[in-house]
Amino acid sequence: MSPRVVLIGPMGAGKTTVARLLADSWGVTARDTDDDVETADGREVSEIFVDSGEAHFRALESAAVADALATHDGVLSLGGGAVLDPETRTLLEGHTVVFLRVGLADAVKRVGLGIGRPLLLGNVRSRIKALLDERTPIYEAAATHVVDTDGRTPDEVAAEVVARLDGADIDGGVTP
Ligand SMILES: Nc1ncnc2c1ncn2[C@@H]1O[C@H](COP(=O)(O)OP(=O)(O)O)[C@@H](O)[C@H]1O
Ligand SMILES: O=C(O)C1=C[C@@H](OP(=O)(O)O)[C@@H](O)[C@H](O)C1
Ligand SMILES: [Mg+2]
Repeated sequence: MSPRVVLIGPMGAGKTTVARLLADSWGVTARDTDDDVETADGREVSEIFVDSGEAHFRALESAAVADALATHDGVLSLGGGAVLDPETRTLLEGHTVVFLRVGLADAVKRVGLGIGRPLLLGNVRSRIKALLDERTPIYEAAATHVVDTDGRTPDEVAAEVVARLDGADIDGGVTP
């Protein structure tokens, strides 16, 4: 069993939102690893970070990703930092992985004050900039496809993902 597509990318790229739209359009279910971590732990992501630390959250997240990759055949959205774990990156090999790309300005607009996203505490704009700078090469390396989201609605993003993936099936190949 393998997810039909795995969405990666920074906070505010729209992974969770677009996963639900894709799942609706394909008639499958959406799963999000942040939700899985919260269900498994019984606390919200922000509480886990504050009370138990980021390392503890990352351990729970890595386990949630491994489980979802092995057991979910719908659409899977990861948290923005899931790809930091080298074992997770290895597990992603062979899957269809879409990097939802977002620039600084749109990401800042979308996350607002960053409530519920503990890594954005402080200056949201400078935190997002640092995370984009650090992580963009990791997202690019882990992705089979890259879809831009700046200036597009979630529906437009989902439509492009569908077109790219279904087009790849028709053509019999994958276009990066
Ligand atoms: N393409 C988009 N354009 C405008 N707003 C968006 C877009 N995608 C998502 N959003 C909004 O941005 C916020 C973050 O989206 P979310 O799906 O939680 O992103 P992620 O899971 O990548 O952090 C939500 O309020 C969502 O409604
Ligand atoms: O980028 C990150 O390190 C994080 C992204 C968040 O998920 P989203 O990318 O869905 O906001 C969530 O997992 C946590 O706050 C940490
Ligand atoms: Mg999300």
